[in-house]
Amino acid sequence: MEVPFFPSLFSSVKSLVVKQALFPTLEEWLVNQPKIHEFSWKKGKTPGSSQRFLTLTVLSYISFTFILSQVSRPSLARPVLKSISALHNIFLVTLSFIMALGCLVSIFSQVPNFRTLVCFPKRTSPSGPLFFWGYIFYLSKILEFMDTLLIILGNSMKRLSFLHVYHHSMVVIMSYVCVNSAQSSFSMVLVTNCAVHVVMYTYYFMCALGVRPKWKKMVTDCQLLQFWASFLIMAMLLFYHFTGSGCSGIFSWCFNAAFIVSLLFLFSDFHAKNYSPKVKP
Ligand SMILES: CC(C)(COP(=O)(O)OP(=O)(O)OC[C@H]1O[C@@H](n2cnc3c(N)ncnc32)[C@H](O)[C@@H]1OP(=O)(O)O)[C@@H](O)C(=O)NCCC(=O)NCCSC(=O)CC(=O)O
Repeated sequence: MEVPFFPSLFSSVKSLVVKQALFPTLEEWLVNQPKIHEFSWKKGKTPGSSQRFLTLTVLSYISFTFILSQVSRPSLARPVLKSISALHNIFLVTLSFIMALGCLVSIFSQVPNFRTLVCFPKRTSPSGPLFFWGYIFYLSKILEFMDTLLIILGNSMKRLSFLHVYHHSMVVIMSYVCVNSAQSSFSMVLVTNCAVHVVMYTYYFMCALGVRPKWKKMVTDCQLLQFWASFLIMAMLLFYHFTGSGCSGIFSWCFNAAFIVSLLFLFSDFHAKNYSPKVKP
């Protein structure tokens, strides 16, 4: 059985994209490089892939955040802090763009049809270009801890919210689980999240340069939209899982779904508090 509309849309877009003059060059750089093409996630061997590393990383993040928020901190001169912020943000804009592009090109190059995009066959092993970009995505979530340090060093303790710390700690665990369990449809989530992060880190970059973009609400709207899109993906995944021979990483998807529900709740609350007509922007 097939879901309506999306499989034919995927085939049409794929045949259009692969015909573009730039596609072979992008494929050469972002898919066929030996390090990318021959990537294989080996739990405990690939750097950062052990459970001990994950546990220590997340616990260190939470402990340092708690300790640094309690003690008196050295105050960085505002121009220094803003310069570090600007560099960090522009780096993440670029990295998010490359990850989104790399994963998209890998999808069009390697994934034969829409069903496989949504539902990896059972016993898929986390290797090849899609999982290479998944691995880089996981490592980038550790780099995003720097956001918290910037908030602390900027003494904007009001912005060190539960949402912020919860999101940053959980998202590392979720992306680890995605790669480790060869979770179906993670590549779609990766592309949407990286696209949203290009917008979000551009927003923060402009803030660091002293320009307050008028489109802050649009950033939050994009974030909410990606969570709703995840439910659509999840519905299709469940459809394929129960009408076919099962999808890889279905149990980790349940874990992921609970995380997305919690984010949807927290971001809706953030939206209501920041943009309701009674609140001054
Ligand atoms: C519009 C948002 C992206 C950000 O809302 P905020 O309320 O944090 O935004 P703000 O206007 O107060 O932020 C501007 C201030 O942030 C400083 N700033 C600059 N770079 C930063 C960085 N990389 N991380 C955190 N803060 C940073 C600026 O210099 C400026 O400081 P100054 O004020 O001193 O000039 C929103 O939608 C949102 O996500 N809110 C939740 C809070 C959060 O932590 N979000 C990020 C991770 S969640 C995420 O990433 C979800 C996802 O996966 O999509």
